Amino acid sequence: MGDLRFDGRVVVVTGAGAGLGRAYALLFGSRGAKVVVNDLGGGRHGDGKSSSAADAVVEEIKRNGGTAVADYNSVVDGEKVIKTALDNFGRVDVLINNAGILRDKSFARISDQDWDLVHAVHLKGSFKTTQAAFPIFKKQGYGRIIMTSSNSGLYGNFGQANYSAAKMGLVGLASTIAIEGAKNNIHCNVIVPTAASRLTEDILPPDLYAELKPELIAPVVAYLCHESCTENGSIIESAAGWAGKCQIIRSNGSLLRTKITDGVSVENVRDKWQKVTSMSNAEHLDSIQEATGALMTSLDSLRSGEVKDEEVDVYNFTQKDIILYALGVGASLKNPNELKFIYENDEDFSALPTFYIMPAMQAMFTSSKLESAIPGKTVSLAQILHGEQYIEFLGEVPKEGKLFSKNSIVEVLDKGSGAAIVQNIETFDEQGNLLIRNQTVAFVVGAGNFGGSRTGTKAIPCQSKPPRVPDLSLTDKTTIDQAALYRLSGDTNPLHIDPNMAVVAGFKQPILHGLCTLGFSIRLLVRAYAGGDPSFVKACKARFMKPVIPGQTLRVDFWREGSRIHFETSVVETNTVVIGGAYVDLNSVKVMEPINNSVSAPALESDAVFQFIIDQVKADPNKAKSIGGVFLYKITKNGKEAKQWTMDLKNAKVYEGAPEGKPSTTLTIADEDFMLLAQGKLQPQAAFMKGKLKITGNIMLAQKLAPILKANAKL
Ligand SMILES: CCCCCCC[C@@H](O)CC(=O)SCCNC(=O)CCNC(=O)[C@H](O)C(C)(C)COP(=O)(O)OP(=O)(O)OC[C@H]1O[C@@H](n2cnc3c(N)ncnc32)[C@H](O)[C@@H]1OP(=O)(O)O
Repeated sequence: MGDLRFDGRVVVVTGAGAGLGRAYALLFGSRGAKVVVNDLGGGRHGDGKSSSAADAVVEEIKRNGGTAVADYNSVVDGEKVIKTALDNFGRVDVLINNAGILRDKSFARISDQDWDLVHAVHLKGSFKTTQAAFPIFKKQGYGRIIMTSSNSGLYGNFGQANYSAAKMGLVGLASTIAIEGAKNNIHCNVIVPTAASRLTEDILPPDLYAELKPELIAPVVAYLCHESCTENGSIIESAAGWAGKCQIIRSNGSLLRTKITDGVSVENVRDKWQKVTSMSNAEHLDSIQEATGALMTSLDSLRSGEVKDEEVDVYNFTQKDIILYALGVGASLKNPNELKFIYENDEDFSALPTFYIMPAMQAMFTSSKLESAIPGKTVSLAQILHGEQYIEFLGEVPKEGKLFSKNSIVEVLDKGSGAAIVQNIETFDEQGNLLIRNQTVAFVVGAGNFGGSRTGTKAIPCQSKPPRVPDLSLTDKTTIDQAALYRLSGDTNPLHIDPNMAVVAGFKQPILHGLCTLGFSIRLLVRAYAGGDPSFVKACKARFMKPVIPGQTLRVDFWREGSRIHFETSVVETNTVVIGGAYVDLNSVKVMEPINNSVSAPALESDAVFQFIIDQVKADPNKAKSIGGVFLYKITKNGKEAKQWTMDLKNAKVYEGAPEGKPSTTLTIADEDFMLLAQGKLQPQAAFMKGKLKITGNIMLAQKLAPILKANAKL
């Protein structure tokens, strides 16, 4: 791509005698433009007048081989400034409104004169020059205009009320000119510079001042004014060799009434205030039409009576959110089959099922319903512990985009030591299909004894674990930074990171999010019982029994009952159950399928023995691989061989029939024992311990395999 030139273009730069204006004029002059160097030659307070500043810049441009003329008019006489361009060069293509003065005073001390002068130069001056140039631009079907605003205008600045107001006025002026000029190829953009100039030399710290060279901003302005640049109506901030775009954003807001016939009371506003001001789903709107369009949509839903007391919370997410969540619940490259949760280009890239609790959490956090849920009490976040969670999938969930959630409190129970608030959250896609049902029980410590009922009907019940030793146990360690990482997925409750807040809530130190512990547990469950495929999960329920401290080791015990997997999570260091009454319902159980799907799946659905062994292989393929070997698994009936499978530990494969070649090891079990195993009346590990599950052949392999079986048997 070639250099960006301005040959044949006439550029007017106001206030070009020094600072930014001079840098613009010199740059345009060096790029082939004919430049009108406007400068009244006044001081920075708008006092005095001299022609030397503009003349010096014109001389400099000419010395460098460029073309320029000086103009000494005040920008308030904008038509005279533009006339200079027409008289000398016969046209005008680019107008840079840069001239400005300061009359800084604290608001209480601003005089009418301070106000009027600043407005006259910045706002009226930019209006007058643009007013003169605009018809010419229109006629020639080309024009580029720059308005100069300031961070003082965008954010306010002590002592600059007059200047801030004028500078923000220029943003409005530019926005409308951009709309009106667009069809004639007239672009109008705003530059928000922070530069070392006459205006700022004794205002900015010296080390910053030294880096704020106008020459570092001039190329940004020049690019905005080039014919190849399509930017229009934008606010571009630039300083110190950096540039960025600024936009005004609007919160998702909240309807303040539920029926079109209702009025709005001050209390309605108070009750919705958190939602009104929540910026979590804030968006930039491109036009006034878009802004009024959004209002019309709100009105339509009021008219059609679609708005119940439920507010709709929009959860906007990308693949990055899915990955951040997975890392927050311990997904790791340590487990090669978890790459799909943390790498967006993996062909099976997926979200862990518990990720889809996040929209519900956001809906609850942005709603103010919980605060006033207990009669006569105000609930504060510091009192809330996550009590229980349920999630159920009703449709295929997206991997990025928007999800819409409605939450409602369905029951408030008086548990004595606290109050249990049951909330249902329904999550929909953009087409309005119900995809996810969540239910959260928030346990509000110390908020009991309010005279409410202890038992209710709305909470989805927990389920007791089967009365036998677990079928499988998997462990994983949380890190000391687990909560610090997990909270980035949206639950920024300080209880999990701020030691002082933890003390206020009655804990010695910050505790882990209940949902983080749940995420760990379900991740392990998906690995062991769903072949790593999260879409197998239909529903999940769990109760948080005791807190977990980041850094503790979690052990998850599993019991399979058909397609329901009961589980219980404990902290290994303290041997304390932290999640109980929990289960996952799977669409089907994938545990019986070969790990490597290059081998066809045997129909082993009821084969408990196989499940046990495959669980071992699947739970830790690396360990299985390190044991190595190919072994045969035989079922005997009346002392004769009845069925056989091959387990290829080296390649982590399981398939029906005998292996090719000689197996290194053979496991044998009698049919009657196998039946007991299949019915769950004899535990696989117990069978091994009692010698009913025999290992012959390669004793070395058997010896290596035995500790895995035994280790599990001990738990
Ligand atoms: C806005 C969003 C909403 C949700 C936001 C969540 C925000 C997050 O940032 C917060 C968190 O993640 S907190 C961390 C995770 N949670 C925990 O650590 C809580 C662990 N549980 C406990 O400490 C106790 O069970 C405890 C303290 C909860 C209860 O213990 P006790 O007071 O000793 O109660 P107990 O005597 O055992 O039982 C009394 C009655 O309460 C019921 N109950 C007990 N634990 C419950 C629980 N976890 N959930 C729901 N109900 C529970 C009991 O069943 C009993 O009732 P009943 O007699 O009728 O059976």
